[in-house]
Amino acid sequence: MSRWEGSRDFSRGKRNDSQRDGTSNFGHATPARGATNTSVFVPSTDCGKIIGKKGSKIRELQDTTGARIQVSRDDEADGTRKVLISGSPEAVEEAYNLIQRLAGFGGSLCKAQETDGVEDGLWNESHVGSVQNHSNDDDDIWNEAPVQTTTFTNSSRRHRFDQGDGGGHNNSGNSNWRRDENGEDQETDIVQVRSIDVGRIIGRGGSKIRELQEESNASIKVAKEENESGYVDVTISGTKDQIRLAKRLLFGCGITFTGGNDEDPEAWKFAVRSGEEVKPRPLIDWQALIKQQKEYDKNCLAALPAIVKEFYIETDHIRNMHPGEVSRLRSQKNNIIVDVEDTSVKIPNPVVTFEDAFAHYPEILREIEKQKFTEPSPIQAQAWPVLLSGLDLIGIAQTGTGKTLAFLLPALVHIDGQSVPRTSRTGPTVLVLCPTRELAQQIEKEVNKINYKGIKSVCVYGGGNRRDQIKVVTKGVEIVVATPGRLNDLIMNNIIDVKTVTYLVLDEADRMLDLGFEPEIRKILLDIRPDRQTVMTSATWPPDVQRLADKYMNKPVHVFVGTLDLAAVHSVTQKIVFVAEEDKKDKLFQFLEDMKSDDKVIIFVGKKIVADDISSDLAMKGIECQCIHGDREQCDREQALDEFKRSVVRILVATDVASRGLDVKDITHVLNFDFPRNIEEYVHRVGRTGRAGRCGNSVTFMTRNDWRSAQSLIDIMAEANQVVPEELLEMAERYKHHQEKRAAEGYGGKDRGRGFDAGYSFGGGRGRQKRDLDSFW
Ligand SMILES: Nc1ncnc2c1ncn2[C@@H]1O[C@H](COP(=O)(O)OP(=O)(O)OP(=O)(O)O)[C@@H](O)[C@H]1O
Repeated sequence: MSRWEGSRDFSRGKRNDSQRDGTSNFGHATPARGATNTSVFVPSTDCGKIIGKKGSKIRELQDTTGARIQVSRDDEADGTRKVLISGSPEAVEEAYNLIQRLAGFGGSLCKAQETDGVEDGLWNESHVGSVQNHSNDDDDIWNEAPVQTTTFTNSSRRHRFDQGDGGGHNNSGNSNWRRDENGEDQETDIVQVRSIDVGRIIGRGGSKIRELQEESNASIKVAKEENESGYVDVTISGTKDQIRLAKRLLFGCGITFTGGNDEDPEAWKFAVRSGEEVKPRPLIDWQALIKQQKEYDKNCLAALPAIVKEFYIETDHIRNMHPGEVSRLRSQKNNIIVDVEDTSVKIPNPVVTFEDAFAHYPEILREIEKQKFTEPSPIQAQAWPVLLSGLDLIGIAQTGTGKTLAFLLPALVHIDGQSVPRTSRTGPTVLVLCPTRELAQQIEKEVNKINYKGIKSVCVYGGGNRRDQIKVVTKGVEIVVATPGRLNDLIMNNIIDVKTVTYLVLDEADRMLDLGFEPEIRKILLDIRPDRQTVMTSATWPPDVQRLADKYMNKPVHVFVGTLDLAAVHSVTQKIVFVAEEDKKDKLFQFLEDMKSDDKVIIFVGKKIVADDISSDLAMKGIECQCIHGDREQCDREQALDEFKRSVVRILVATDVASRGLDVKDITHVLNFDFPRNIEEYVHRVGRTGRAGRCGNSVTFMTRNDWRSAQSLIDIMAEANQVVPEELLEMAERYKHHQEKRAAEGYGGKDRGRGFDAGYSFGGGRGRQKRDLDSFW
């Protein structure tokens, strides 16, 4: 028996179960003519990736694509589950691609079938209507999120009614009747409704039609096709009274219809049921409302001062560079790859010197000089001309390669160059969103290092003193560096007005999504004017961030430095140590004993409790260390980091709250005591050393439970020209065989033992990881 996750039975008790089982449960497709159904099979253990927490993912997929997506509740014999995607061919294709891009599926999806039209479906089980902001927390209806408003096309095809009605009466006639088990005459009446009203009859997830059926006790079915006049047949079956009641109820919902068996159609319209007059509700013209909203947004935007974005004055020698020279320069600069989807966007040439970018901003040049940098880093060389030209930018470059200044210096120029005087602005001009408190603080420090025209900033993060932050904000700042949670809090309390933001940075966006902050980010982005300049930076570029970028950026220029694949910084020597779980601590102590006096190490662990445990073990041994994780008080975390930075202690034990962005220059070693939960985090952890052109070392403990990660680790090590240990190769090989064996035994899904998949996983992998979340609030 095949059941669909979240699908509901909207029919009344009279339905024929045997007909529904296994076949007609597919009936939830978008009922537009030319609609397509595609079934794909995914490992049942991976269904969570598609569904997401409480259906959040599937809702989002549906919202994004307009397709309807259903996941079967039942496993196929090979351990897979069927996922039915229905909708317009474009929507289905997009949904299919997105599902495929979801971590772990990497092309392994099996596309089973594509059929035109609606498969075995009942409209009264489909989702029509354009209900937005679906916020149902009911676990059971996660895949009943609405799809786009259904549009009907003219069709001369006969109407089909796919669901049998137990009694086997003929639906096609207007006056068929039979007798039910109580001896009452059963009739069938067919009325015609306007196709635009179909969604309102059915309701979200069939809720309305179910309600109508329950109240009237009649069976109500909506045809799939409209007739040539744009009307759709609605078949109502039951006793005379039930049918009349059903019609009254329909009318009460504001649905007007024609046809039917009533001798006097007006008779029922104003009939009173239980002494209560049933009045039609006013119709909501959604199209008009949407148009109105668009108009309103346009007017709002027109009322705002225009954003000045172009500040770049290209020097002659950069402008006149021969294309060959540009290519050579890009490949010299650690292989800069530039790309833009819209070919009308002209990508400026990379700069060679700081003067090339900032000759017209001498104060900035002076600040750079103070920091004693000799030349722009590769990401800076390409990002500065792009950003100073007012273009959106996606900057992906390895850890520790100067991404902060890449977005920051153009931001300073942007702030100063706006037409509205700084003193007259009611909110910040630049917003930098980042995932962790530590990263936010660090970016703010970078901002404060550069003294440019008195531009002020504030760091807004949970755990910090809210009142102090508010005080600074209300005094007026040009730059807000924030974590999403606290920022939302301040926006909602009207303390920060982000409507004035014209330059937005999403730093380490993948980590923010990873930690589930997409809703906050989306909410914040809604408040920021859409014609802003947007920058996204990270060292890794997983599909989820790509999706966010597609939605919220305007023709962004992609600047990748190094490789498009996930890659660790090349200045770090990566070493793998194979160890049994129970021997890890001994190995760690041995490592620490061998440390030289000027070595500095950050030890990454998977859990807060392990961080505490190791710290106290070290303290017992008289080894000084500091510890940072989400359960520690903010002041303790700040003190820990500060002591580590100042080398008061040379050992920092940390969870992944410290894996991103932390810039402590003299870290010589990263020790991965626990293998990270996803491979991006490995790259970021390793990148805490070997920064800004220095060399570093990483040591990673691997246990047999980490075998899933072996292949992705091999790829990263090979890319960075590291010696890949034989044992790691064997481990990867063993895992591959294990998977093949499982597949042959009929366990189609991936093994979900401990460890994580190399891909971007949402189910058993990082999506459900026990997150060290409090650092984000
Ligand atoms: N042009 C430059 N030359 C030398 N050092 C630089 C240059 N630009 C920035 N730096 C320094 O490099 C270090 C790392 O920079 P930053 O923190 O911006 O790296 P990142 O690319 O953001 O790394 P991560 O991905 O880990 O966050 C900082 O200490 C910064 O001061």
